[in-house]
Amino acid sequence: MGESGSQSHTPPALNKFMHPRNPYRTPPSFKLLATLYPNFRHYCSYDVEGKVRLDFSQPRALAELAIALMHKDFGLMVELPSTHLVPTIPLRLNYLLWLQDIVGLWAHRVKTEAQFDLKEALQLQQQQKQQYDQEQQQQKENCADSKKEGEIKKNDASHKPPQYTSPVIGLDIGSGASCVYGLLGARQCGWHMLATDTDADSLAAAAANVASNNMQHSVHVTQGSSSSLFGALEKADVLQFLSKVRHSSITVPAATHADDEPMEVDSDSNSYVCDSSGYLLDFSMCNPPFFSSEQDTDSCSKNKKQRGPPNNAYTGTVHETVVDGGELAFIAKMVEESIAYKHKIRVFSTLVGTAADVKKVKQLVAAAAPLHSTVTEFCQGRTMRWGVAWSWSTSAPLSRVLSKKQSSTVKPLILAWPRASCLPVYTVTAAWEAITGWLVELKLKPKVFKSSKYFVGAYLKAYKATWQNQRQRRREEKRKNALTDGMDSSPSSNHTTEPESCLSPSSHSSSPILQATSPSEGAVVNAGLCKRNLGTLYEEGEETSLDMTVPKKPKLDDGSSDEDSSDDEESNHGKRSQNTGGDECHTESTKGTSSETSTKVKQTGKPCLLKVNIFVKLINNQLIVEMHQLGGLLGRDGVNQILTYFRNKLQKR
Ligand SMILES: C[S@@+](CC[C@H](N)C(=O)[O-])C[C@H]1O[C@@H](n2cnc3c(N)ncnc32)[C@H](O)[C@@H]1O
Repeated sequence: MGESGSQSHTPPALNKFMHPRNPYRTPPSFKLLATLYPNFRHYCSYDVEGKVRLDFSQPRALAELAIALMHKDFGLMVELPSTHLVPTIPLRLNYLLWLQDIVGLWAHRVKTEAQFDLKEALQLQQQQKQQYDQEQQQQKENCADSKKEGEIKKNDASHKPPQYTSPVIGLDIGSGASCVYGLLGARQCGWHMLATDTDADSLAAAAANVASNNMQHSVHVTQGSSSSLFGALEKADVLQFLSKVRHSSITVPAATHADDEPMEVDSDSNSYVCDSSGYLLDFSMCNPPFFSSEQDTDSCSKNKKQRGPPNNAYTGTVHETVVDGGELAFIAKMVEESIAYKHKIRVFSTLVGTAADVKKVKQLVAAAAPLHSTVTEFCQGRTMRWGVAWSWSTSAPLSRVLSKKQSSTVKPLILAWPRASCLPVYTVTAAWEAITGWLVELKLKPKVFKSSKYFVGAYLKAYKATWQNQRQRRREEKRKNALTDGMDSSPSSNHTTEPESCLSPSSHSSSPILQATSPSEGAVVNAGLCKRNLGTLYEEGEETSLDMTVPKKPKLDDGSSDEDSSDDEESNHGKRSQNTGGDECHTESTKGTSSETSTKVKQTGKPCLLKVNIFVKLINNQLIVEMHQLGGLLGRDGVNQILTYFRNKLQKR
């Protein structure tokens, strides 16, 4: 895919539509990268304001940026020949994270006890610089492989990918020299990846990148074929790789597929390559060559110029970027071939580079008549791409994965942290510590996924609305204490002097679960009745009335999509009910969905009430707490309630 976006210090317009788990929603610090990576620094300069700027017009600058990000954020060491296509890491992550949402529809994650706290994150940052210096030194010395393995293991420890109860295996058609999807898919998402390419140089570079990270056990690079995009699946080395991956959890394919038609099973050992439903692979992905001729590449550069700066250097060889008939012909071939592989690959997907092609791809997919299909948008910087997925499996209800446009257009709720709030110091770290303390009181455990001096990003899930009915909870607590102390609770003790959140919906609702299944309508509390001097709550760009309407028809599916998820912040954000699904290019099959849903809720008895990202930022010396609703039965009201709880806490400080 041609790259026209760029990272800069000011988040460009489309960044807010990036995948909610994409760490690059907050642009990387070029200053930090320049400190850590001398080769990157080489392409940096200071602007008049003293900010570090990267020279995007140089292909090598783009390569050094990708190398630095792959190393710093994922512990991956890659070589990127600047003659070849240089991947824009944030954009590539958007595609992978969307696929992760999709895989979450059927693959089950192993719950881990792994914790990632702020201190650890800060220590890690310091270690990274030392680590990088060592690596540079060792690279120079052309050190032995065994030593390199040791280093990568160190990195592995800091990048804990999610684990699945059975292996998730994907195919990347056209790995490119970077093998970016293979490496990130394995490192970040915990998948096993097959990566094909037809270009000899790209294949060699991709294999070298896998080997230098000692990841051959999870990423297999193999020669693709120009006559068949999925033909690699018949190759002996590929079957051997699949067999090895499944070795620890060998499942003899059933005579009949769990959800599809019968599949032929070989009698040799290579037949132990399928999952329990008979699929060889969970998904396929592809960033197709996109131009139909070399002239197109020129016109692309011209168009970019018309769009104005930053004008990125054009990277990529003709073989990588040009194909007869352009991306549409490539994708048409893929869709057609997918029909023959519908029992071997659960979900097929591709990136689409131009808006004009999206409609045509939808038509192509619809003509193939899959059971499910979906379209999503990937946004980064000034770049917009699309993802299209289709499947014949009943276990892949793709429209449940929320389109990013849908999930991201919801504005965050924001609390401006007052200066007179008795924080020991008015910093992001101090504010986050205070918030963590309040959340601990509420028995909620946020998962920090990004932290620096100027920013903390955390993910929070709640299955109980512990922030509601606070006064009542305290009274009960007091009463209990009084009883255990042998004292009778006096009537006056019922009138606690502690201030109460005037926005608490306690008086309007019973237990949160009951509220979810049997909501009382029209329970609205007007924030205007309890204006405070401390802390301002507002939506991004506008004032909001803090109405606390109880959701009228909570969608159980929202909650059920969580029940099988791990505690990890990355689990299943994207799943939604069919009503909230992404743009479909083929009508979603509705069979069995509601019963599936209710079973899931019944199994655990605890649908998720709230899923949010919390960002603490320092903007123009103002501390800001931003809450982005990602899901949960309480919807936006739940977010409102938590933020109000914070505000009430601030008043007491
Ligand atoms: C646009 S590049 C994508 C590279 C990389 N995945 C990325 O996102 O940066 C497309 C890649 O597809 C490869 N390719 C073209 N035809 C192919 C085929 N039939 N099978 C496998 N790969 C192919 C090209 O060599 C090229 O590396």
